[in-house]
Amino acid sequence: MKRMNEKALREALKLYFVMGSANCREEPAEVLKKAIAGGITMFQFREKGKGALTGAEKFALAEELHYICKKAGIPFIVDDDIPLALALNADGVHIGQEDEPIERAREKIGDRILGVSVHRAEEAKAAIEKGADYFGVGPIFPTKTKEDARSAVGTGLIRKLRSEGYTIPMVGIGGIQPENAASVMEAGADGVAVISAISAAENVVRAAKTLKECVFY
Ligand SMILES: Nc1nc(C(F)(F)F)ncc1COP(=O)(O)OP(=O)(O)O
Ligand SMILES: [Mg+2]
Repeated sequence: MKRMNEKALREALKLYFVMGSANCREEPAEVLKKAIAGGITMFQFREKGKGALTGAEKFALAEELHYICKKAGIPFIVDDDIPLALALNADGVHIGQEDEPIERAREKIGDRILGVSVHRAEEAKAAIEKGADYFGVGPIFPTKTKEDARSAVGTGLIRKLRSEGYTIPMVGIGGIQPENAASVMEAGADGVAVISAISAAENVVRAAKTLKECVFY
């Protein structure tokens, strides 16, 4: 698999939907189809938190959501679980600072997309040297979705990384809603990553569409 070129990755990161079964009010497959209809540009399967599926059930859901993304031509990323990503031949993985070391992850996934969480500027240089393709920077705003989230960093960290000359594709994550999404883009992000703003919405299609308007301006 060829590494996705940077321009295509920046485009794909515009509206990055992150979801697991615990984040949904209805069947995850239905939520994903609606989010795609609303214009998401990339998807991350993040099966975590209370009641998260494991084993064969987790694999079956991942397979179902991967198929939906493939049919729609949307990149499918797996959070944390590299063996699952390889078993599905996913388009990439996302890892945090406490997950598998970045260089190990890069060795295992070859040219697939490798996203890395960045909470502090000090983490940025090493992440790039070890093979990151994009940064998930956050949490930008306070979030209830990620139970062990660190304190919110605001849009200042994205601005700081850009001012220090980092040009790597970056997406902000954490508490992003239509009201604050534009500020994340103005700080220099290539896109926004959201969980509950889409997955927990009354009208998933409309929620995705509204956020999409905030990131294309
Ligand atoms: N899953 C994520 N996705 C992104 C994205 F790039 F999509 F913005 N950024 C950050 C995270 C957080 O990743 P991590 O630190 O491993 O915590 P968790 O495994 O609980 O998600
Ligand atoms: Mg993780």
